[in-house]
Amino acid sequence: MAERREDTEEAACSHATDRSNCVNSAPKGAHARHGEQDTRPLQNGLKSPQRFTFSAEPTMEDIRRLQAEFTDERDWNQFHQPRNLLLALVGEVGEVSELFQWRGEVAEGLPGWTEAEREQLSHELSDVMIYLLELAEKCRVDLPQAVLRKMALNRLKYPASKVHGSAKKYTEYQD
Ligand SMILES: Nc1ccn([C@H]2C[C@H](O)[C@@H](COP(=O)(O)OP(=O)(O)OP(=O)(O)O)O2)c(=O)n1
Repeated sequence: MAERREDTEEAACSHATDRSNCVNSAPKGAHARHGEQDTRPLQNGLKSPQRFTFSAEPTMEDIRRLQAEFTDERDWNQFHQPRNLLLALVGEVGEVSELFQWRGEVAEGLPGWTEAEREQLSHELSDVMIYLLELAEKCRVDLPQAVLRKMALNRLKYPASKVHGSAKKYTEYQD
């Protein structure tokens, strides 16, 4: 049975009003080791083989700064205007797609994928992230805060009580 979001630490975090308290607020050992799956039972007895957390660092701002240093060192800012970054981003999304194409449905955790394939995927997803953050920077979008505002809008648009278990678009719900 699929695990309900409300049962996860992440879900508890996403409902908190002071979100700054959520970052790194879990007690030591409460999360899976970063980058690894945690198959320990949850407190309510449910097992959640999907539990997975990211490392806390680097932050989005760290990545923005590292990429800015990378481009400055090469005098590449002249090429990194918003439109070019968007095209580069889309190209890298295409490279992610290539890794999935013709495989049929792929289960969470990518069972059956080789280490080399997983590493390739991590490279392509990183390229997407790098270009996305640089695009946001060049468009003067403060992405970490923008994401929080957008997620708040998403929660309003899709109240859990109304849409639980349904993937319909918000325009398909009757009030
Ligand atoms: N003008 C450029 C070229 C590269 N990069 C950085 C950002 C990306 O993280 C990565 C992209 O490099 P490539 O264009 O060589 O693309 P790939 O690494 O995906 O190589 P390939 O296309 O051979 O898979 O390097 C950059 O910032 N600006």
